[in-house]
Amino acid sequence: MAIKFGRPIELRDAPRRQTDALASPSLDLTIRMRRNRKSEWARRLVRENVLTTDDLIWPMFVVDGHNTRTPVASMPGVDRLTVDQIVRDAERAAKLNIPCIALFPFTEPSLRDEQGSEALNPDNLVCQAVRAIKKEFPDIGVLCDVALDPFTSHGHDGLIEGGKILNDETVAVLVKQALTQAEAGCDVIAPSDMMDGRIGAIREALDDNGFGDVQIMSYAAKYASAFYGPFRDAIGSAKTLTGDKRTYQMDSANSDEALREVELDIAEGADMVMVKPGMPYLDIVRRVKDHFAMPTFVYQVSGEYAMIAGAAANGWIDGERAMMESLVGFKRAGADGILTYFAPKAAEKIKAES
Ligand SMILES: NCc1[nH]cc(CCC(=O)O)c1CC(=O)O
Ligand SMILES: [Mg+2]
Repeated sequence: MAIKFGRPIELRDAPRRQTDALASPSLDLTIRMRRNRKSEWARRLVRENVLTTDDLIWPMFVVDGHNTRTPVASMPGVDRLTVDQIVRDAERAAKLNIPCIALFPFTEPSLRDEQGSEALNPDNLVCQAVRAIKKEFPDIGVLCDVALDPFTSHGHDGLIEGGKILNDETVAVLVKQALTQAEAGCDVIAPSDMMDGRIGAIREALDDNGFGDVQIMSYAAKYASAFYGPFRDAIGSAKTLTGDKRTYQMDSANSDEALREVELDIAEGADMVMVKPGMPYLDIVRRVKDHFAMPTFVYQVSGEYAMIAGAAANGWIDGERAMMESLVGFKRAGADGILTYFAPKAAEKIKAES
C-alpha cells in the first residue's frame, strides 16, 4: 500500500458507496471518526497529549519592599512581589507540585546604569529571593534569567557602545552575573540575552567555580517579538528601552536559523533548550524537538498571557478553556515544559480534576 502524508493513498478517498441522498439520509460510511469522540471516557481513552503540573515553570516578578503585591496593569492576575511574598508563592508552587520557579526583578530606576552593574550585586533582589526561597523550600527548582535588561538604564540585554550592542564584552559580564546567581543558590541558569558564545563561557565558569551541578536552560531560539510588551512593563524597562532588540534576537520570519542557534547552544553545553515566544512559534518547537531530541521548553510570554487574560476579563473568551487549550498545544508541538504565567491557575485546575 502506498503511503503519502501518513495515510495509505488508497484510503484518501474514503470508501463510500453511493446512496441516494434524497431517498435515505444515511451515508454508507465504513469509517466514522466521531465514534472515538462520542463520550468523555472515549475521548480520554484516545487522548494523545496530557498536561501535568510537572510541565510547568512559574515566572514571578520580584520588587523591593515588604509585604506588598503590586498588580501589573497589562498582565491581569499577575503581581510584582516583595521577597517575603515570593516565598509565599513558592509555597503555593510547592503545594501545587509545580517543579520550578523563574525569577525576574523590577530594579529601582536609581539602581540602573549603562553597565547594568546591579546584576552583579550579590545582594540584589534576585539573589535575595533565591536565598529566601531555598531556605524555606529547598526542594523547589529556582531558575534565574541571565541578561542585563532589568538592570540597564537603556533597557538592552547587553553593553552598548555607539548605539551597538557589544557581544564579547557583554558575555564577560553575563558570566559574572551567572556566577553571582549560582552563589546565591540558583539551580538553573537561563541566559535570555542571545549573545553569541555565552552558553560555552557560562558553562566553563560554572564548572571552574564548583557549580558543576548547576544546569543551563538556554533561551536558544529567542525571537525579536512584540509579545514581550507587558513583561517590559512588569520589570520597568518599557519606557526606557531605546530602539529594538533586532540585532541580537531572531527575525520572526526564520526557522532554519533556529536550528543553528539551538545546535550551537547544545554544543556549548546547554542542558535544556527553549523556544520563545510560544504560540506564534509552535512550528519551531516541533522542529527543534524532532531534530535534537533534547529537553525542549517553550515560553508562553507576557503578551500571550495578556491576550488570553485580557480577552477573558472582557468576557470575550472562556479564559480557563483558552488557557488549557494553549498549554496542551505546546505539549502537542513537542514541548517538555512550559514557562507560563498561568502556571498556578493551570496547576489548580489540573489538581481539581485529578
Ligand atoms: N532578556 C529579557 C527577557 N527575559 C524574558 C523576557 C520576556 C518574557 C515575557 O515577555 O514574558 C525578556 C524580554 C525581552 O527580551 O525584552
Ligand atoms: Mg545563540
